[in-house]
Amino acid sequence: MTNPFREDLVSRSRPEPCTVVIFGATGDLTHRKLVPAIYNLAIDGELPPGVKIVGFARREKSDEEFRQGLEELNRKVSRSGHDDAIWAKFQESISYHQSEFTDADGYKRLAERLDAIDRDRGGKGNRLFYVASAPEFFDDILTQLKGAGLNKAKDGCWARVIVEKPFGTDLATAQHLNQVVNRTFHEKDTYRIDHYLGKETAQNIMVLRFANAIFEPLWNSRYISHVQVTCAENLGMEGGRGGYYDKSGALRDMVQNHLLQLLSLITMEPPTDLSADGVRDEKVKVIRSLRQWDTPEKVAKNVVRAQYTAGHVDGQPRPGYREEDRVDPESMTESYVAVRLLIDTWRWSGVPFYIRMGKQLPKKATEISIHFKDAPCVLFNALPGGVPGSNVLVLRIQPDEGISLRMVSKIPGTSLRLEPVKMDFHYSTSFGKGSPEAYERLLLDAMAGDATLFARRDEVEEAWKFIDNIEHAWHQSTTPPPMAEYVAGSWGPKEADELLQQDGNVWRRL
Ligand SMILES: NC(=O)C1=CN([C@@H]2O[C@H](COP(=O)(O)OP(=O)(O)OC[C@H]3O[C@@H](n4cnc5c(N)ncnc54)[C@H](OP(=O)(O)O)[C@@H]3O)[C@@H](O)[C@H]2O)C=CC1
Ligand SMILES: O=C1O[C@H](COP(=O)(O)O)[C@@H](O)[C@H](O)[C@H]1O
Repeated sequence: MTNPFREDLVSRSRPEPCTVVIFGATGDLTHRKLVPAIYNLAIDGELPPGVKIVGFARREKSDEEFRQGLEELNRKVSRSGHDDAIWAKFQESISYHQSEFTDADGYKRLAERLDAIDRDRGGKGNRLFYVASAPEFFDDILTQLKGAGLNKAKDGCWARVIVEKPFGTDLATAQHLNQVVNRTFHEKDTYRIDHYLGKETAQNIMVLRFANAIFEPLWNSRYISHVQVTCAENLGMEGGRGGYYDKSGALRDMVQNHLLQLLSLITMEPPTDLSADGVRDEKVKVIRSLRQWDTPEKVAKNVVRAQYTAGHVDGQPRPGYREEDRVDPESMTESYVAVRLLIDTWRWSGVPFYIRMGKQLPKKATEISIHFKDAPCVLFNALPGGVPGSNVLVLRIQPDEGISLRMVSKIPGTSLRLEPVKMDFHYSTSFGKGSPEAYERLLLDAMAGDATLFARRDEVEEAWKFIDNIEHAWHQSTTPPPMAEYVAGSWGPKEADELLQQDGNVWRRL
């Protein structure tokens, strides 16, 4: 007998033809990520036939000028290179729509333009609206879409919206935005993007945990000593990012979304099925179970914030954070954060989780390491040096995506000496090809109506509750925990090392 649920999964995962309307289409995200992602899907034969792209932005541009700008960037960043012949065909699907985000007439004209595109398709058309603007415009864009009747699907087709990050700047703004989104689009048609969920290794976390019998029995406080999530970046405020970043900081920019999402995949209970809500129901439970750091004392004990001072990264001199373009010279925004978290569930009781994220660190790398407890080493304790370390399972999210397991082995020879060794799996060598960009997978999922890799309303709000407590202690308490410093090009402040020392742990060297 066929399983109706499986059939649903199979049919749901088929992306459908649509028109993608990008709000903020002359911006960096569209040029560096979104259009190259769609181009690469086309090259790989993954894009459904008849997909059209309409770029919506303020400045005057002809279709031709818009396409030229996109082509220029695609040449530089496309994962599989740029092919003139393929681009020539691909660009025919791209057009430009000039309008202010707040201009109702611009949306009326957009509706007419989309109807015309649909007429060429035989009268019907799905629409995927991608809100890739600065967050202060999210509200206007969604409201104007509704005003023009574009939020409603017609004739058995669908109208979906992808909303970029940051999804709010705190719980109150996220709740407001959720209200606006849900006033205009149905929750099932809303896709809150978190591009980390589209990364290959992030998707593999569930497979690793639930498709391999050997890991799940060990995946709990009985066997795991602690878990580290590191996201290191070797860039600072290049590309004029200082203005945005100085209002955000590492905690809100990366931890609230990407890193808590990774943590929830690592720690959630097995979902009962692979449906979007099945998975998201389990992820949100973890975020809801985070112990709250809700006083300045708890924040001081469990969170470290820091700013970089001038130094060198990759041999190049870098300014201090407060000297960066568009950053307040007296800024109290953190470019580095390390958080110690506890998850109050049966499975994770007493296991510390550490998340660290920093700009201007020595290299770009994101990884999750699961540190297992020591084996009872009565047999080898008497050896010089004892047993060198415990088992560590490392999930490399980027670069060089893969998984490694650190084990202890006997050094070949006549005497008994032990040394750690590594079993290492690399995606590129095992599967013979690189991973698609996160945006490729996520755009395809939205075209297929699969929201599993997008954040749900309650997940976003629960994450903000945890973050708001820390932000409150930093910026509104009378006894704010201090701002530490680290030299650009170093691995962060000494206070972050002390955070782990309180549990007898050390950061893994990347
Ligand atoms: N860039 C990235 O790598 C990432 C970006 N994001 C998010 O994506 C979003 C967009 O970022 P990014 O592309 O870098 O931003 P940019 O500043 O590069 O682009 C902003 C876009 O918005 C348009 N715009 C601004 N004001 C108006 C207006 N009043 N009416 C119509 N159009 C307007 C601009 O059009 P015009 O040029 O015509 O003025 C431009 O197309 C942000 O929310 C950001 O946080 C998320 C992850 C990564
Ligand atoms: O969302 C963001 O992500 C980038 C890092 O993304 P990655 O895919 O290159 O790891 C980060 O630099 C940026 O500050 C943040 O807004």
